[in-house]
Amino acid sequence: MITMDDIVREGHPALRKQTQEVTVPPSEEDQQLLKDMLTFIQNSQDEELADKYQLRAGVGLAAPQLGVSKRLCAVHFEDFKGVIHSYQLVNPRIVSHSVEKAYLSSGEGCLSVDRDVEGYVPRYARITVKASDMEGNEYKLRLRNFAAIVVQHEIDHLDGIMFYDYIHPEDPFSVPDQAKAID
Ligand SMILES: O=CN(O)CCNC(=O)c1cccc(Cl)c1Cl
Ligand code: NI
Repeated sequence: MITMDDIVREGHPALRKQTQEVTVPPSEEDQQLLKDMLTFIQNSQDEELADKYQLRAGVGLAAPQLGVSKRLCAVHFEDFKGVIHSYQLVNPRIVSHSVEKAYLSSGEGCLSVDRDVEGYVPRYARITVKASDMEGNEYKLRLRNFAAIVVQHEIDHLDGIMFYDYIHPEDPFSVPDQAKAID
């Protein structure tokens, strides 16, 4: 099982590398990696398992965070309406997005960043993602609100981008006009 020991931290080159697409349908190895990544996220949200294995809670994980430069990421969380959002994304790409921006008023965090970096992270409010599933079928995902923010955080990892790259250096809590706060 994946634990915090498997997660690379700032300074590791994999976090700043552009990932390569994987062949579709994904190999057994890539499918297993995605399954393990989703399991880690779920475990990190389980109080008992998180405590037992000292896991830091997360709602997503990208392969570069395991030192693996492959275009794979997983997201899992339950929203305030009780809807479970669970995605295992193979070769995801944002194919369109809103002009409108959005940000989490609580900022963002990253398992590969062992420090609190405060400030607003302006992202697209709505995105359309093209990805393949485990069987190699291509599909489109239209996301908004928290799901859109998290998937952008993960896809950024696949392009070597960290969340704090977007925080305004002089005024971390400044936001582009018309950006809306989420949560
Ligand atoms: O890349 C994934 N991680 O680093 C997992 C830890 N971070 C989070 O769960 C997290 C927390 C707040 C906002 C966002 Cl957007 C995310 Cl993603
Ligand atoms: Ni992260």
